[in-house]
Amino acid sequence: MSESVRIPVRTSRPYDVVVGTNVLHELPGLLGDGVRKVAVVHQQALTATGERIRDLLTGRGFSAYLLEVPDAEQSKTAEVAARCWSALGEWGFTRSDALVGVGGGATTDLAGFVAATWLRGVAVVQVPTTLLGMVDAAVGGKTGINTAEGKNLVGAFHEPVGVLCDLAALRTLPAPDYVSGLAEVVKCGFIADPVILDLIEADPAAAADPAGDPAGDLTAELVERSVRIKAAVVADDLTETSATAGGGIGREVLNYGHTMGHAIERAEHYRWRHGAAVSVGLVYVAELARLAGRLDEQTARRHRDILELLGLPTAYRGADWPNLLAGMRLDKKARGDLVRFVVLDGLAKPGLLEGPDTALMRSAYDTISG
Ligand SMILES: NC(=O)c1ccc[n+]([C@@H]2O[C@H](COP(=O)([O-])OP(=O)(O)OC[C@H]3O[C@@H](n4cnc5c(N)ncnc54)[C@H](O)[C@@H]3O)[C@@H](O)[C@H]2O)c1
Ligand SMILES: O=C(O)C(=O)C[C@@H](O)[C@H](O)[C@H](O)COP(=O)(O)O
Ligand SMILES: [Zn+2]
Repeated sequence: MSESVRIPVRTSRPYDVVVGTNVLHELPGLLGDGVRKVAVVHQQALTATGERIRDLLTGRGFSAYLLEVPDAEQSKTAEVAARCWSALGEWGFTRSDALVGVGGGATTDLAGFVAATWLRGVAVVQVPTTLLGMVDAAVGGKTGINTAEGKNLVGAFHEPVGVLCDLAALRTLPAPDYVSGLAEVVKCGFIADPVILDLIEADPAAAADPAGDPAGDLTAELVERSVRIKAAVVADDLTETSATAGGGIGREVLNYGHTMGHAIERAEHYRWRHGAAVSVGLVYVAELARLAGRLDEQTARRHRDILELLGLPTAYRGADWPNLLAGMRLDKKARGDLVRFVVLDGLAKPGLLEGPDTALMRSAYDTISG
């Protein structure tokens, strides 16, 4: 990919998602005017990138600090957030200062949460370095941490002031982490942009491995298409209130596959990759919709087929049904005892399935665990 593209997110506080190769130099411009101090929150695997960013910012006159956090889900805890607050306090961060989140979705979720809560909200620019972070986590302002009871149960909506997706970062990303991100890309394909599915099916090897796509065109197109879907959805319903206010499915659509996905992550104590759990969750909810008479057999089957083509899991036998059901009841879409699912009534025709029979939910579970 030669030139960078800017995808606007048109919420009430609009910002851009910049997608390109070797674009880190665009970071100071995204931080905006008036920022003096910047904390670069990064995972250990991204130390070199964090240092490059610190040096870049220092060279432009900012006071930049490195704030290393644990890897992956281990960073999404109250203890790690508290350590970050202490560091910001020690460095004297005020409301005119900012954070930069550098890493996968776990780091950008944490950095966003710390930015949302420090002094009740300071600016954050997200620099996602995983496919999943670029196409999903860093965009849209959902921030949060996990608790023992469930996934992302504590958090805030806090939009970034900019998002910088440097596709060059994907070169060092381990293959399973890259493939994990494809689950969210496939999700976007089913809920809104079937061209994504066509592109993947036409060349699954190139889609699953950026090395099989030397010019990077397929990767760039998949990233751009997914970001555009997410940008449009969050611009319409940032705080995910549309569906309960009777105004259409809104942001809940982005939770397609996540009701079971999050229950699996919880049952696995967050040792499963998010995208892998969502992959099983997509197959589960497609089967649920088919059994409920909402989705045709061919489209349901397409979920399993495309995810398997990419090497993503489509079955899960790790936890028993009561454990998974308890996890699904904690989902944020639930209302009291009512478990609610995003389902499809056809390709790119999302809807809601509210309070299905436990027997039906169990039958869908049998199709992924049998
Ligand atoms: N806020 C949202 O809207 C949203 C959306 C989707 C997912 N999420 C969250 O995102 C998280 C998953 O994100 P993820 O899949 O990016 O996982 P992750 O953040 O755990 O990162 C995966 C691994 O990749 C490593 N890594 C990251 N970038 C690298 C690079 N360029 N080179 C080498 N290694 C690198 C990390 O150290 C980590 O071990 C979950 O917590 C999920 O809940 C949030
Ligand atoms: O941005 C959203 O909205 C999403 O639902 C995107 C999901 O891919 C993401 O995993 C999100 O963090 C899940 O949110 P949650 O509200 O179910 O915790
Ligand atoms: Zn997700």
